[in-house]
Amino acid sequence: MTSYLSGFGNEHATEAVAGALPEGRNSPQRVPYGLYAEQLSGTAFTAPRRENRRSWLYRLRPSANHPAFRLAEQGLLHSGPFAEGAVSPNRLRWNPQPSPSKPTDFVDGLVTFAGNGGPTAGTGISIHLYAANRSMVDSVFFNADGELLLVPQKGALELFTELGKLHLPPGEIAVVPRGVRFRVELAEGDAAGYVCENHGASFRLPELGPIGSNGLANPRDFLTPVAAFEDVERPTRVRQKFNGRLWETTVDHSPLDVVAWHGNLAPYKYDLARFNTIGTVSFDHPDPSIFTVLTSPTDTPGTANCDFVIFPPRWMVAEETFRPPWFHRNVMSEFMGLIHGIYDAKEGGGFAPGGASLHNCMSAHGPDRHSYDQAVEARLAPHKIENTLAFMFESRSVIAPTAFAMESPTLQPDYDECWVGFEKARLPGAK
Ligand SMILES: O=C(O)Cc1cc(O)ccc1O
Ligand SMILES: [Fe+2]
Repeated sequence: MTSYLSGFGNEHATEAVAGALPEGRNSPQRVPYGLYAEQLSGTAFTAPRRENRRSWLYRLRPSANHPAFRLAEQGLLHSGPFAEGAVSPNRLRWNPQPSPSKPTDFVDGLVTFAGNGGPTAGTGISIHLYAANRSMVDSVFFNADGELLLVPQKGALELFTELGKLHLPPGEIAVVPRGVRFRVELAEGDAAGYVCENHGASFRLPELGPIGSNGLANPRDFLTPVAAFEDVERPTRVRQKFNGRLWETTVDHSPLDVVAWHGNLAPYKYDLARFNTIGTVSFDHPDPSIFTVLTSPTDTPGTANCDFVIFPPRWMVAEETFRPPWFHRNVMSEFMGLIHGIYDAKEGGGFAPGGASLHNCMSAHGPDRHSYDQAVEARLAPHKIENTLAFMFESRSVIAPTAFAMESPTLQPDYDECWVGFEKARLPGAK
């Protein structure tokens, strides 16, 4: 059984062994049981209080006790700069990635698909897909390049992090802060999903403006694990992603040895089914920002480094309205994935669970012809869109696909076709 603490960004205090957490100070001369105190800083020491994220960890051994890291086999994982020649302005869509044929754990199975900015600049996102068929064994990973937003699509994951355990089935998401070591075990066979690696300001809940003090993702539904540790003295592989490259070393024990911790920098998970979806009760299709779960802001108000947006089941009641997503061209760049079901702008097929699409800055897109035809013909009774869950990573900067993604046999050569064949509008008196 996994236990959680509730509330987004809260100050938590938790101990796996009674008496392990020092009282009244962070770093006493002698920590209970001889544990080692260590501060994990997710923001600059001097970041404003409302931004500041740090936790104090009390562990069996200091994490500084490790040999040097050496470059590891990189696989298909990397991050910006993403300037791999000309970036295609075309609408792009991919079929789901094939399952791995060799034994592949979560880290081996990460493939970078697209991104912008990079870890050196501390802005932007890297978008990875993962497909794994075995648990990590005597092996942990951490990402020095940004926090990781995990969006499982197939197969539940068990995340054993330094700060505790998270059970993560498809339909839920998790965020693992920069630097936190974790192991990914497969809870129910093969696993696949999406990862947004956030190099910029950490994800937070969006402002609610006139919506008021409740709605969208409610803070109390974000769950952080209670402290859990393992006391294992076996050689353990530690891999990290640092400045775009994978590095590794081996330590003689499990680094998941944090017995107690307190603070506001910790992994968390959220069940997307808890999202309080808000939409029109009169007319017109609102901007999808109404579905923002988490946002990573930039210095420009309202213009995100990354918005994580979902398209969950919901009632459609708009009158005299074209109900699906409209045709549009957006200054923001849009990467989409599908967890299950059918997305209401792509009812003509081709956007499959586990697949992906990319509509970059100013690329014209919207409902495919089939969705369009259905929507203009529909009798507009209240209708529930059910059994579906799509999402979007939306970013202020161009999202460049990697060479791997552009050369992948899963790239659909005929995506443009879904917008072909629209009948020309008929003006009065025109031929
Ligand atoms: O392109 C998409 O499918 C995502 C999207 C959905 C929507 O409801 C409105 C705008 C938008 O970009
Ligand atoms: Fe769009």
